[in-house]
Amino acid sequence: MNNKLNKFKGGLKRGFKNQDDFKGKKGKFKKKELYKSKKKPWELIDEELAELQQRYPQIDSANIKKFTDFPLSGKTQEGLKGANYDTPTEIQQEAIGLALQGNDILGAAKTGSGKTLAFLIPILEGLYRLKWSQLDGLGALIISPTRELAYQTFEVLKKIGKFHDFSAGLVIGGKFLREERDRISRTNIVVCTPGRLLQHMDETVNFTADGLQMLVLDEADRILDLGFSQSMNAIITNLPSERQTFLFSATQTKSVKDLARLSLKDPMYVSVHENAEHSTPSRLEQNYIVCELHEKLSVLWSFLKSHLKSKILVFVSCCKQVKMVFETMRRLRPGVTILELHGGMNQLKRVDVYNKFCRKQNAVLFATDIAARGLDIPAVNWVIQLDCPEDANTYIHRVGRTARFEKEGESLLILLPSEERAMLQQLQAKKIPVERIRVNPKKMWPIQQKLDSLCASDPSFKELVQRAFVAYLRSVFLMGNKDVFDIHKLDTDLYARSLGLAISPKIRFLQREKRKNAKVEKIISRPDAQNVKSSSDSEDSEKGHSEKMDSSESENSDVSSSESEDSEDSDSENNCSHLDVNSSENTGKVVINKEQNLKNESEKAKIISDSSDDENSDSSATDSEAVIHANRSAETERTQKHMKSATSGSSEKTNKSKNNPEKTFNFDVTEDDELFTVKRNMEIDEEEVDDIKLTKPSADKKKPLSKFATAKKLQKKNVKVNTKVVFDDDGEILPDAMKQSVLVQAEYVENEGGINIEVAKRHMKEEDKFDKKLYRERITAKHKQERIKKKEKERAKKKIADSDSEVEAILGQDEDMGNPLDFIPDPDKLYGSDSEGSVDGSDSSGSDSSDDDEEEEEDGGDGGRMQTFEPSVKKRKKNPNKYTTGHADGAIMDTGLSLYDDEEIALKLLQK
Ligand SMILES: Nc1ncnc2c1ncn2[C@@H]1O[C@H](COP(=O)(O)OP(=O)(O)OP(=O)(O)O)[C@@H](O)[C@H]1O
Repeated sequence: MNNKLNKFKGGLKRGFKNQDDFKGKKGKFKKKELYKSKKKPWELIDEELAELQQRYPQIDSANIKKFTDFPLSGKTQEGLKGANYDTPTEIQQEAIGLALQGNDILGAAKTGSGKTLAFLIPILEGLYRLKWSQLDGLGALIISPTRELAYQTFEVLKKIGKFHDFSAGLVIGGKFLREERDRISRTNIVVCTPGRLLQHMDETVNFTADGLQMLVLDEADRILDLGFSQSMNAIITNLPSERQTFLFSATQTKSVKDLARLSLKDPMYVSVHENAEHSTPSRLEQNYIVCELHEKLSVLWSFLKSHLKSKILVFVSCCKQVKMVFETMRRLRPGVTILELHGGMNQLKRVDVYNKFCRKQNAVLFATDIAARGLDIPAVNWVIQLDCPEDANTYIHRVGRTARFEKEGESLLILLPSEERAMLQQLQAKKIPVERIRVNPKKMWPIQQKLDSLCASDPSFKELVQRAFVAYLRSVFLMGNKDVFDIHKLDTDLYARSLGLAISPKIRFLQREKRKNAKVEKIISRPDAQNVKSSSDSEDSEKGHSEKMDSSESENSDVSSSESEDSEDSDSENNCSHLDVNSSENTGKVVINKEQNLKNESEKAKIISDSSDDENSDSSATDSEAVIHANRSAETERTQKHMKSATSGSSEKTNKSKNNPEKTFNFDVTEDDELFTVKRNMEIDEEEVDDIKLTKPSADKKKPLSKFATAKKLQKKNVKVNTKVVFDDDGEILPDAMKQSVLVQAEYVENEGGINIEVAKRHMKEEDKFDKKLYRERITAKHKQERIKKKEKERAKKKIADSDSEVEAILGQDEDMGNPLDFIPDPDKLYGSDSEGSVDGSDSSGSDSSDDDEEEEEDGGDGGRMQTFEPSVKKRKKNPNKYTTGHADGAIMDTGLSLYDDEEIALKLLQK
């Protein structure tokens, strides 16, 4: 059968249009029919095209039951068949025919209703009709908001277009740019994300879109919104205006401005579900619960634990939040595969995660809105929206990841009490049926303690949580719809606690915003008559500002969230990183609710301190902030001038200003004067003091001198810098070689017209001589010093030796009577070490008690006079030479007798 099919395919390639043409009565293929055609291939193609085109005007969507009812080429038919696409969906029925007829299309249909084929089929057919080849370059462009969606579309294109001869390419960020460069100019159908396409348009030399025939914007409303506006405007300018354009989305744009940007020509608006009861798939069961912010994680955990056999997709607001929730759940080990997907991941990992989640039967994927649009992940049972979606459209796309193409699915939206009312209104307006369900408290799994211990035991985890905490709050803060997203209604402290953080991280953007609001309030409250009008004006303008702020915040939020979706540029991730830098500081505590209740007076008092900071406010301030700042800069400047004039004068003046702050600062002073003063003293004084420091002797207000200016000044005053005076031990100044060098250099400087080699040589020689002399002197002085030291040491040694013998003598004699044997030479001098043995063997005893004891032990000596002269063994050991003496000739005399005997002999000799 396969062989036959292959032959049949061959037949198709030769231009035959219908499989049945080649079958006999029994349904078998007729080989003869199949191979008998003698026509050239291009002739067959021409014939086929002519016939197809002939049928285009007669396309009636009502008559289309199967794909084969469309006038489609054999190759496309075969591709569709191979991919098991038999019956077109509603949007396909409607849109394909109109597209084949050459219309621009604005296609809208529910999620999972098959919009992808609705534009891919016309693309294949359009290029086939034009006999597009590789040499013709780019013929069709499909732009997707995310890499994953582009990848998925490319996969479908490969499936249904595999019998065509076109070249197709996936051009998305994070892939090999050089490889793409080599191929993109030869690619007929490019599926891409806006950023990467623009990069090629800018950088790839031979890539041109001049021949483009068809442009598709998948998720068109997203592609055309602010997040991509810059890239898209640039891309559109590079495209030929003569082309066919298709815009598809479940939440289609009808903005005339958008359509004008794309220069659509009489576009056909195809919205197949416009009159449907609901804008979400009918088989989707949608629920919501209301829970406090600090309960969210445990609700999620409890849900996962009770749905371990499901495939669940969990949406959160930003990538830091994904990382945190993923890491938390991973560490808690719910017993199911857990995955994460966000723009901060590299492309390979993203594709890997996407494929893994597609393959898995039971798994949980935590993702940002990069997974919200277009992704066709099979068999997702649940979509959980842990963080409230930006708007109803985002909700539709998120829940659309389940209940796709006639399948069933469920969704759960987790709302905070502050979000409930406004969000439900939005959903209702969009015909989205959601039903409230309640969490059974008995089924809740508390995780607080685990989180506490995780944060306490792992600093990196704690940091992750801190970052996520701030990132989440920032995402709420940046959301445009303040009815839904009111950060001031959140108990951030409790939320921090619930995440396991002992202290709430600092929320800088909130503090900045508060300062700004306070500043605006301060300006409005200025009472002076001249400013009555301007005050009211400024009030108006403030309203304008706040409106502007709201709108631009909303823009920002769009950008932020959209960029967070944009996997391609992953700027959102950068956004997150920005705020993380801020967020990493976790000291301080912000209790929003309390702050909200601050009295006006105290806020006013704070204004003074904050107004100075405003100028230096974060460089990452948004445009809206800049606008506000610019608009009220005149007022601010004036206020600051007042402040400076109040502080720049004498202290008396400062006191005055304190006494009459109304006059000085143009503030309404209420009964709460004390608080006002204290606050100012506490918070503005720093700046005031700075001002005073700078301005007190206002005439002396000087600029800090630059290094160059300082050097010049010193030179003028003839101060020699970098001179070193070296003193010797006696306090004498030592000549310094450096001095000589400096002098020499000075001569060089004086010698105009460059360096004179001869003079230089001479100076070098002189310097060399000087160095040598200096060296010799130092060495001589050093040697002298050493000699002196040595002598001193010897002298000291001698002294000790003398004193030693003295001590021995004294200790050995009777204190009352002098030593009767003084004439006897010192035995130390008489006996050397050699005499030791004899001494040991004699009846000697120590001279001092201790020594006596020792010797008694050793020898059991008999005491007696002789003891006195006998140095202890120790002493002998210490001074072995003391017991040796010599004759004039230097020979050592040793009688071999004891000292006593020697004495006897000596006396006898003397008597003689
Ligand atoms: N004619 C068809 N026959 C059978 N299955 C189809 C047909 N058309 C589309 N599908 C399947 O329906 C699913 C959804 O299709 P697709 O992704 O094109 O929907 P979509 O409308 O683009 O959704 P989204 O709005 O979420 O982007 C896919 O799995 C696709 O294979």
